[in-house]
Amino acid sequence: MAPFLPLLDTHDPAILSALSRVGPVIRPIPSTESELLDSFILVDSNTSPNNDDIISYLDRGAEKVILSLPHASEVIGSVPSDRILLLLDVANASAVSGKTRAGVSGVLLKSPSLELDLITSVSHFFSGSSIYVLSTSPSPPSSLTIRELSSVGAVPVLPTSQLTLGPSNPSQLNIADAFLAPLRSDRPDGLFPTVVSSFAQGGRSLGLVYSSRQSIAESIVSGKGVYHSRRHGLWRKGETSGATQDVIRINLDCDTDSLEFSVVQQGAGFCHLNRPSCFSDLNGLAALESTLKSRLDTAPEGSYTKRLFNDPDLLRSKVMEEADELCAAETREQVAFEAADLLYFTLARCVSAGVSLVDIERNLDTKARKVSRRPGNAKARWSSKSSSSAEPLLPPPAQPSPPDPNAPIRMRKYTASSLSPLERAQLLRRPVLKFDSMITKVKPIVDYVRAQGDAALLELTAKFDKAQLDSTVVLPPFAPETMQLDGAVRSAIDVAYANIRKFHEAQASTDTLVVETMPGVVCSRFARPIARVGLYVPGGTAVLPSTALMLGIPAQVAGCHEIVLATPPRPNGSISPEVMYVAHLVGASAVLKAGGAQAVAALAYGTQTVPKVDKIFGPGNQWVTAAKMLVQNDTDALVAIDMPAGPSEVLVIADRACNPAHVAADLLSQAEHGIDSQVVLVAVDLPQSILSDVETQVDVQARALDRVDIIRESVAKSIIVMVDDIDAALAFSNDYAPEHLILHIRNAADAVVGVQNAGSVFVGPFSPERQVVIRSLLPSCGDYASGTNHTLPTNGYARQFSGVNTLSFQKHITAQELTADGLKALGPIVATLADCEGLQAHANAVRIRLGSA
Ligand SMILES: NC(=O)c1ccc[n+]([C@@H]2O[C@H](COP(=O)([O-])OP(=O)(O)OC[C@H]3O[C@@H](n4cnc5c(N)ncnc54)[C@H](O)[C@@H]3O)[C@@H](O)[C@H]2O)c1
Ligand SMILES: N[C@H](CO)Cc1c[nH]c[nH+]1
Repeated sequence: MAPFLPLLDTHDPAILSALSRVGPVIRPIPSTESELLDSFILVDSNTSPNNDDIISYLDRGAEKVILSLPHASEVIGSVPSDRILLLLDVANASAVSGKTRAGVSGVLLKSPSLELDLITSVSHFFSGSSIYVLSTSPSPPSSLTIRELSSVGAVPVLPTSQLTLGPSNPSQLNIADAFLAPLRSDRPDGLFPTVVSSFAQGGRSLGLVYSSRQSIAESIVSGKGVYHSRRHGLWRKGETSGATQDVIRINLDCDTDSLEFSVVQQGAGFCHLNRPSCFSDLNGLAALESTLKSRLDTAPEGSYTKRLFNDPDLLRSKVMEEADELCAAETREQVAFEAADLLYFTLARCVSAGVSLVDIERNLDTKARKVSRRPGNAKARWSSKSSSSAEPLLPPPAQPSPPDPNAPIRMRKYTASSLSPLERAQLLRRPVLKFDSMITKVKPIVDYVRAQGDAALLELTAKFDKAQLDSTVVLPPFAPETMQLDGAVRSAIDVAYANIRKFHEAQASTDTLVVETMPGVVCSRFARPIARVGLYVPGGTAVLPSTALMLGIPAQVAGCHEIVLATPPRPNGSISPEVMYVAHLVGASAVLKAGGAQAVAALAYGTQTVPKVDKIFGPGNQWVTAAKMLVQNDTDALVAIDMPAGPSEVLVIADRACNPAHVAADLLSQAEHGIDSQVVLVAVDLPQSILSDVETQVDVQARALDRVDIIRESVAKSIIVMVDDIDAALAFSNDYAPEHLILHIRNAADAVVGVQNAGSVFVGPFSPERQVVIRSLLPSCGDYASGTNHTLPTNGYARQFSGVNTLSFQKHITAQELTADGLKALGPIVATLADCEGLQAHANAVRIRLGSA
């Protein structure tokens, strides 16, 4: 509580400004609609506002209204008691009824004398309430009287006409003297411990200092932070460094022996080490606001933040999108994640409009003081009741809500013959976000990395992978402690390496192709490695050293000069030792600790430390895949990609010969990759009993897996399609063009001839009847160690792309050599064709050599 309460009866701006630093003020009825925070409104019997006016003062932020008895009787019951003080002549105090006393939080007593006994006895009548006393004498009370009043819990009300910034005199009391009157130091040196807090940053502590009566008095008058140094005496903060402070409020603690200075710090910061606070660096909203404010002034053209500030439509869309995603979030983590995104864009909106956190907090405080309540219903355009008839205002949530954990883990079932062409086409589409929408999401990230380089990579890695890094690139030789592995894992990697290398060496184009197309005309073709390649090894939900092998080995076999392996770091900033070991085996020239779209952008454009590459390889989630597709279309990046290898998928064709447990296991092996994976079972004339067994196995096996939460979501997006025969099954599969195709059917090898589109085919399950293995190639073997590559086209791109292979890392150059006789024979033909196309220079280049130009 402030030591005294000023009553505005004069309007000297210097006095008003000093008073604003020490507490609220009592104002007469306001004539304008201004905000009334830090005010008590005095409604005496000479004025006659109606009840609505009184409520409106409180709605506008006034702390309390001070009402004469008739006014108070009118509003008691409809206004909270803690917002009303009763205005009384001390002589009438004992006439106040118990009901009225219970309906107010205290009294302001007008009294001809501030005699302690009188005030004490009246305060007993109002026990438990706040007591303010206003002397009707023309002279102010002395400091001693203020201290005595304070000792009995009463606060003097001092008309501003009785206050001065100059020395106290019989008719005016110095404001600092009034403020200091009840203060008591419990220290031998008479100083007051003082917490300095930041007004602009939600009251966070900046440091601890000491104040003397002299320093406090100077601060109140000057409005600057002035303290007492125990070594040097009076300390005007920032006098030499320039890091001055504007004092917003000086608060006394509850037992009047220490203080809080709420300040706005100028310059480098409060701490002598040029940090904002002596205790810790900024974080949370305060840090975000400070970053956004500095970006508003300094963000480079092309950066994402600059775009946000310059493009109100983009900012508006982001605020609405994030609000929508927050509403769709379900788990605590999702809600926190989406709320953080929404706050980011909301603050960007505020900063661009010149609105600060302080403005927002003031507004919140004012709203918290409102006593009249609105019903709080949503406007019609936002309310779900009306949304069915209204135009959809927001895009649908990015992902459907996670399925109920207690519901069976089950795929949706369709009968192919009863599907309309449109329904069939819809089933062939993957449950990934639309390309346009993904591109809109990744483009800001890609642009940001392109413009800001390493700084953006570090920021985005902290944001998306929760890893605080100092640098993003690790160069060879890799420290042995970063590659420490369990012996069995190392041996398994070594065997996989050998098999994959063997198969990929066999694919390499090493010989020069030479063909003499006509006498004296020799054409040739030879391969060269792509010089600089970037390998993306996913790491969001699983560490994938197998993918590092699948990408690194063909790059090594092809002889690429520079191999940059990118993968998201773990939250502690490290890369898994398995991936580091593979990076070492394949001779990586750098490991980039970054994932997602930001890693792809760094590989495409290069940064201060990340080498730019010529081709980017590797699978990844939708962010990675969309970023790859985006950069390959940018001629500035001059970068190619292997293919769109997105969320893993499998299509299993199963007939009565299948083993339901094997079918389920194979489906789940790809469903566990990520929530956007999809698995498909094409059931060929499968009896209900076998189908039910497969469904039961999917549910039972899934629940036993660690990644059941991921599987629950991916299986919910997965389908069973029932067909009559193997031809219909292959037709559906060829249209779907799966990444993995598994044939759990009788005579599986014979069906392979009908496969037109697939990344990789796995032929031949165990036949339950004959228990004969026709050819058993589990997809898991292909995923890890048989030798084939597991980086395969997804999302239907198996129609036109092959999986990654050694040739993906090579390019072919053709050459031709003509003898004189060869030119004599071929030249006239070329000249004729060039003439026919009207390209005279082409013809001349031949004729000049034939001597007939
Ligand atoms: N087709 C293939 O050959 C093949 C092979 C292996 C893995 N995969 C697939 O690779 C994918 C791996 O996905 P993952 O997520 O585990 O790892 P990932 O490395 O592909 O993605 C993780 C990164 O995604 C980014 N990200 C995630 N959420 C984001 C958001 N909301 N905003 C911006 N960026 C965000 C982050 O930067 C994070 O580092 C799976 O879908 C899996 O099926 C495919
Ligand atoms: N199934 C993935 C290809 O879509 C590859 C992989 C990595 N680890 C296990 N499997």
